[in-house]
Amino acid sequence: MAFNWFQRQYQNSSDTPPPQEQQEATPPVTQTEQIDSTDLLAFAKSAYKNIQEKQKAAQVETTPEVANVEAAPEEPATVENTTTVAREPAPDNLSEVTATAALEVTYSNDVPESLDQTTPEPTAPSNLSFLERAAAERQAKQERLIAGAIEVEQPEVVTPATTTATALDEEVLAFDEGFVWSAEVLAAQGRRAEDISVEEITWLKKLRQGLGKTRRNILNQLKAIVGQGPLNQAAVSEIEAALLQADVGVEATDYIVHTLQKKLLAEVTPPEEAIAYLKQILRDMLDAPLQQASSLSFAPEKETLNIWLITGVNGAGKTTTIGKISHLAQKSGYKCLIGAADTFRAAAVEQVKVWGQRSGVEVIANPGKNTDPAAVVFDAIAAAQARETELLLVDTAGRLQNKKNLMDELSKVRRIIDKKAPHAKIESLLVLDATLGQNGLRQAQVFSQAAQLTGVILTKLDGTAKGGVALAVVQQLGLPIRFIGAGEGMEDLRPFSSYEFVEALLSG
Ligand SMILES: Nc1nc2c(ncn2[C@@H]2O[C@H](COP(=O)(O)OP(=O)(O)OP(=O)(O)O)[C@@H](O)[C@H]2O)c(=O)[nH]1
Repeated sequence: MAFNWFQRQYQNSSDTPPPQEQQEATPPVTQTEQIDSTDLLAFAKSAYKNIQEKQKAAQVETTPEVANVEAAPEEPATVENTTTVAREPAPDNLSEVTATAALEVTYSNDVPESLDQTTPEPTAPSNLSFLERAAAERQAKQERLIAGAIEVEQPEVVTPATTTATALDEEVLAFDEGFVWSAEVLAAQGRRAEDISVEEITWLKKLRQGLGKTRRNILNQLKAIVGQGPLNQAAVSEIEAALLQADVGVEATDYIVHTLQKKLLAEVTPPEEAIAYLKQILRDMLDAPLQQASSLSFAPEKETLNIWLITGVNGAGKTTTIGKISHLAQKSGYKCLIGAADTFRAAAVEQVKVWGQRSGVEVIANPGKNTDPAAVVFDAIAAAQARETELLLVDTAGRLQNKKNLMDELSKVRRIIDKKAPHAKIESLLVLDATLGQNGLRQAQVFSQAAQLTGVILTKLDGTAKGGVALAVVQQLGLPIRFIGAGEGMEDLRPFSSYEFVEALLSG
């Protein structure tokens, strides 16, 4: 019995996913849904017992999904387009597309192009206040970033991703504080104890642990300030400092503080209530880009071709993310395919093939060197259409000879998709490395112009103190976060939930 992450429910067979209309967004959270601590413990115990029973049952009949996670198929699943894909002639106007695809992206040439994270941070004069210093340093960082927004000089990594897929049946799930916290988060979303999966608990514990550094920084300071009476200027400055340190960004910080002030200036609010109010502000911010959407959840549409174009600078985690999403999709019963269109680096193609093998998803690649990525995408779409694929994940280059080439290439790939699959549901997702904090945002803006971004995937949230960047991403780009990654393993990426993220960020 697999747990379907897109629908947040168990399904008996990965081949028979429930119909689309059963998909539901996470129910809105209200204070009345919070359960008291005695009930909570009983709820957690009941969930724990159910999970143990399910694990025992799973040991008796091993599910094929688990087998997939643990053992790569002996036969490589990779499909080279030269042998199995019925090639259609490339569109006549391909060269015309190339010619018209040039984007008006301006770059400065007189600053270093490297985004080397080890470069010392610029420092502002010490006679400035903390906030002025933070703003000045941020400005300097942004300027550096604008210059080197895309090209990242890094040695080519030729080794395939080493991953540690979670072996669910080997896991010994402890009934600890993390379990109870995770159960509480799920209970508050209206979940029933018998429907809670070991995967959800494992993920929530991981997310909370991953955001630990950010949480400790923000929360300790906030707890000391809010609830101590109406906010005065000194308290406001301290809140601002805590948020800026977590890379929430100036714009988002201003918004949060302004909104918080409206309530806390006027009345004396107990600390718990003040934190709950802050959580609500953050959730609303994170969900703001989805205001017009019919559902907060994000899933491929069944029985339709969904094409997700995955972009981002090299090293952000694109390939790893494609592997993880393909695994999620496969487990959730979607017919999935990967197009290896990062043809600039041979190692990238090999790497994505390894992930395809691990998740049991076929990869369409071109065996030639430096082949046209648009041609790979063309072939991948043809294959997807022939096989009635539901989710085609397209890997793209994160580095080319120069930034303009990269943007041109992305535009061209996008045009091929629009032309060859006009009825497909297209998502253009940018993979952003959370450890870069604010630095990632300028990259996002540049990619946004070329790839018509519709969402962001935030990776490497584990262990960074810059988890607040999620708020900056949404506030400054107006794009929803669709997935978050908190580790290198196959199971370490999940659909984004603003409720769970904020709880992990602010629950002490
Ligand atoms: N800790 C952690 N590491 C991650 C996460 N996602 C990816 N990584 C690691 O980041 C490194 C780069 O990931 P890749 O998937 O190769 O990145 P890419 O964007 O495809 O880069 P190129 O292949 O160079 O274009 C790898 O070592 C991954 O294991 C994450 O959520 N947490």
